[in-house]
Amino acid sequence: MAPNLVPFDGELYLIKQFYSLPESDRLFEQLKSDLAWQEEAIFIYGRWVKVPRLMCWYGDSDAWYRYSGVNHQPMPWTPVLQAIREKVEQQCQCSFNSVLANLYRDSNDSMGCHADDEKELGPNPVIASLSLGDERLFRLHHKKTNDKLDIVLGHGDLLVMAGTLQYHWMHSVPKTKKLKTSRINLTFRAIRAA
Ligand SMILES: O=C(O)CCC(=O)C(=O)O
Ligand SMILES: [Fe+2]
Repeated sequence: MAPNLVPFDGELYLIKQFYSLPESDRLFEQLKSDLAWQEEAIFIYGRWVKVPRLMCWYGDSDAWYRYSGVNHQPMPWTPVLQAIREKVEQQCQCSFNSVLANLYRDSNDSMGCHADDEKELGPNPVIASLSLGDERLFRLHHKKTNDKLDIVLGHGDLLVMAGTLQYHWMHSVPKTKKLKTSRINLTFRAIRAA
């Protein structure tokens, strides 16, 4: 059993090499070419701004989800996503009805600071996050104490967020000055009717 990486107020587990190197290579190439990657825009401060990464949303047909201020209908599971879902569910001993896929094209792509605390996820959600491709920093900071924690997410690693983590901590994938090639991240979630 992996140790809890946060000192308090939540649970965070890292399973390095959840997929072996050859499996991770194969999954990365398949997901990169097969998924319907889209450029999204969000409306902030009176104008539309491009989200600095590509995204898409897959899941059971009733697993609608609101992100970037827009409601998204899931696309149906592809065979590869379904296979990953089953392995992740077995690891986490819980079920997921949807997955948000993010493609960070290079070091300029990023994810701003947020908590996955939407109502549809319920209290204390388990969110399982698979990383493939180039490694990137995953940065956490505590909403009250300002404690910080940086975790490197590498090719084939699975990060599991659980307990009260989303309630107390925010997370981001910051831009970096280091040269980066592309990275895919899949976050498996259980959405319920809001
Ligand atoms: O790319 C990552 O590792 C984080 C993704 C994330 O936080 C999210 O999709 O909510
Ligand atoms: Fe997140």
